[in-house]
Amino acid sequence: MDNLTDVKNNQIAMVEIFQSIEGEGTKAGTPTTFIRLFGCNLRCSWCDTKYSYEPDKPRFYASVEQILEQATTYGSSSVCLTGGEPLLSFKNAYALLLGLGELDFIKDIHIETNGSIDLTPYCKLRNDNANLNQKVRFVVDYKPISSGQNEKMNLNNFSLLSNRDEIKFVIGSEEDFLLARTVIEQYYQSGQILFSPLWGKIEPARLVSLMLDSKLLHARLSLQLHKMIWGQDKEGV
Ligand SMILES: Nc1nc2[nH]cc(C(=O)O)c2c(=O)[nH]1
Ligand code: SF4
Ligand SMILES: [Mg+2]
Repeated sequence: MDNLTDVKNNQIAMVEIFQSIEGEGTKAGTPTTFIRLFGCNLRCSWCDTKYSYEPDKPRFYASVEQILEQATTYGSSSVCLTGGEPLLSFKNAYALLLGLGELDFIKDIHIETNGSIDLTPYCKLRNDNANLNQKVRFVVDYKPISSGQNEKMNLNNFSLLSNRDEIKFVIGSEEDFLLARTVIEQYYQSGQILFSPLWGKIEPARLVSLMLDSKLLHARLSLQLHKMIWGQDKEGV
């Protein structure tokens, strides 16, 4: 049984739906509706959304129709599916993506996934569905050594990504950066590479030096704008 869905009512376990500007990645600064699903299969040491999985509880349950209604009220053409890990339940993600794909005003659906989930069925869905083909972009995290979850990374995903997708290396230390560089050399094929400094763990200036010294000139720095604007711990922004 899919424990993130209330089977009787087909309700999805949720944390929050809010509108803000995208804080990270290639679309940073763009007004975006955030849909944060409850549940995560990883436990990163420095996780900033611990309220999005057990032992916390879902804040509410919502049907796909209710989520689409809220996204329509906000009206942003950009939607971020996040968590927790938004692709834990294929059934839920499938229903939600199909619904979002059908809303004409939505042009960009980016999925913040934690790097451990096999993206094969989701890439197939994107290939097979005309709406989703236009709209869906994966933003795949690579969790480094400092997360304690590095061995859970699914390296096969690198072969599935396209130029529209993003691969975000979260960096907390020089050791994390050196591993990221090796992984890029060995597995990278397509997609915008992002380096994101962990708040309070590594100075952005140090990360920029590492990037430039390594001649990773196709990679981009991604700062978490929402933390700069609203602080480290504020939810719903
Ligand atoms: N503004 C803003 N941008 C974000 N980009 C990714 C986020 C996330 O929590 O996945 C996030 C978030 O929580 N807020
Ligand atoms: S994958 Fe994301 S939500 Fe899950 S524990 Fe790691 S940082 Fe937190
Ligand atoms: Mg966040």
